[in-house]
Amino acid sequence: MPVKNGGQYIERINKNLPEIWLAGEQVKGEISEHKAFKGLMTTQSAMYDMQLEDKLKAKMSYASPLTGDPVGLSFLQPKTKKDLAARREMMQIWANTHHGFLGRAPDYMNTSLMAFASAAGYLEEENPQYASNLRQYYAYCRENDITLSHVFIQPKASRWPSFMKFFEEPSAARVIEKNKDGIVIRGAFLLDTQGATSDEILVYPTPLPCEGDEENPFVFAFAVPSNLPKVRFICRESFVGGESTFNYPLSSRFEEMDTLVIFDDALVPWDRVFICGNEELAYRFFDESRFFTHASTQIMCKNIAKTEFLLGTIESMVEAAGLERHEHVVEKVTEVIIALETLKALQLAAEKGAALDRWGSMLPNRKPLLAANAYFPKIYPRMIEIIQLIGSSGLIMIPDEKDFDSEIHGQLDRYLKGIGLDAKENVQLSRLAWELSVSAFGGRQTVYERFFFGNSLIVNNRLYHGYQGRETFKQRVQDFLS
Ligand SMILES: Cc1cc2nc3c(=O)[nH]c(=O)nc-3n(C[C@H](O)[C@H](O)[C@H](O)COP(=O)(O)OP(=O)(O)OC[C@H]3O[C@@H](n4cnc5c(N)ncnc54)[C@H](O)[C@@H]3O)c2cc1C
Repeated sequence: MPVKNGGQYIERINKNLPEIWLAGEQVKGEISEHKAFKGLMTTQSAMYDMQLEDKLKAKMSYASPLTGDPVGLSFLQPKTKKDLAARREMMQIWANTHHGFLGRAPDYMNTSLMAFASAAGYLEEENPQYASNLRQYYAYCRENDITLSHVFIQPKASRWPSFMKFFEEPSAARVIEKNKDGIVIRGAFLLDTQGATSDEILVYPTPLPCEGDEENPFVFAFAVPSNLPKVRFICRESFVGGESTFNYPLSSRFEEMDTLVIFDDALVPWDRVFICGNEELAYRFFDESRFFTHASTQIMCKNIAKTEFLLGTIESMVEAAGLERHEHVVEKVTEVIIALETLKALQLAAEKGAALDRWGSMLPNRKPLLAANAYFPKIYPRMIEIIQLIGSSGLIMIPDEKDFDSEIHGQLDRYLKGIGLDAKENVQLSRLAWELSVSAFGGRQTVYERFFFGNSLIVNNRLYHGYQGRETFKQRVQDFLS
């Protein structure tokens, strides 16, 4: 199947039937009808439909190199600057549909897999079969429009080898057996966003723990269907407030469930193994593939859409409360405007400075993207703080939609008006601001943005060490001083 539509996405996920646990019960029946997943799946279904819309399909797809059929454009390996621009345009269309609230929209994983597969050549150093597995897997996902999630983060206590010595049974996933059919994995991964609503899981090499052995059992990269026997997903509490888009404008549409994934001696077939045991190859996985650069082009589209949405929300709040005449409020709004323009400029600078890499990919300039990766986790919480500072008690006084249909609605209509908004419209806006800045959904979004590409040490180190050219500036100053 080339590009799929929304109905096909839902049908496939419903048939997939992975083992999912939520609030002490196993999820049975059609997952698309379950209240924890329904809103997200409806949103993603609409996104997949866009791939086949007459006026959009030329922007959303390209001809498969295998069959000539249309396949999703976010799978395209960019070879020219035109390709990069086409990818950006496509990803911005999807990002504008979910306003940046889907951290794991399908184009994120499509882009990641494209980056890994484009650089598969380096895996040939160890075993040409691994390189071929990865290339074939990429082609399989592209040709079948597979919806992917990913994992790599290990449970916290298992990260330090010194602690692990005390555990009878380490919790971090590891290879416990290799046999003629494949590798057997036992252990857990801490976080898989959209694991329950995807066809397959791509497992990246985990950062820790390292043993220094010739064959490290904690080192691997592979992909499996989500319904692989002996794989279980345990959901966190659902943050869907309810189905009403008035009461819960965001969580009713964009709540991406996170899951703990447990491999309980699950067999990964050899043709799905990309790395096994070799620490050195695993270390190079992200660098060789330029994963952070390629993935950042998708993330920039998401972050720009999200910042535009926050700016629109803040602007509406300022108007509804008549705050535009206060200079400190204007100053706060300009912080958001500066964030937006900074992100847009960094995105274009990266694209303009693109050059071919050794794999034949047109690689955006990584400096502006690495800078954006370090900048957004800082500015996003500040923008949410600005919503709190401007919204104040309005974020708390948020009656239910049902109150407006009840006999007391007259008093609400009278006392909860905004400037230029009737009471119902004003409460609707407040509920949006509350979901963004006070609710569990909003809290998760903030933590997500803080840790999207790793903790701040990791993100800043990536920028510092990836920032070539510092020497030139140092020399310039030394020349000046001498
Ligand atoms: C909402 C959400 C969704 C996610 N979805 C996914 C997903 O789909 N797939 C996936 O694989 N991962 C996912 N993640 C995990 C994400 O990749 C990690 O949160 C991120 O890489 C940071 O790792 P961590 O959470 O283990 O935090 P840590 O790296 O452990 O950081 C926690 C704190 O400890 C400090 N710290 C840690 N190590 C050191 C050190 N050596 N020295 C000093 N300080 C240190 C950090 O600075 C930070 O303050 C998700 C996370 C969130 C919050």
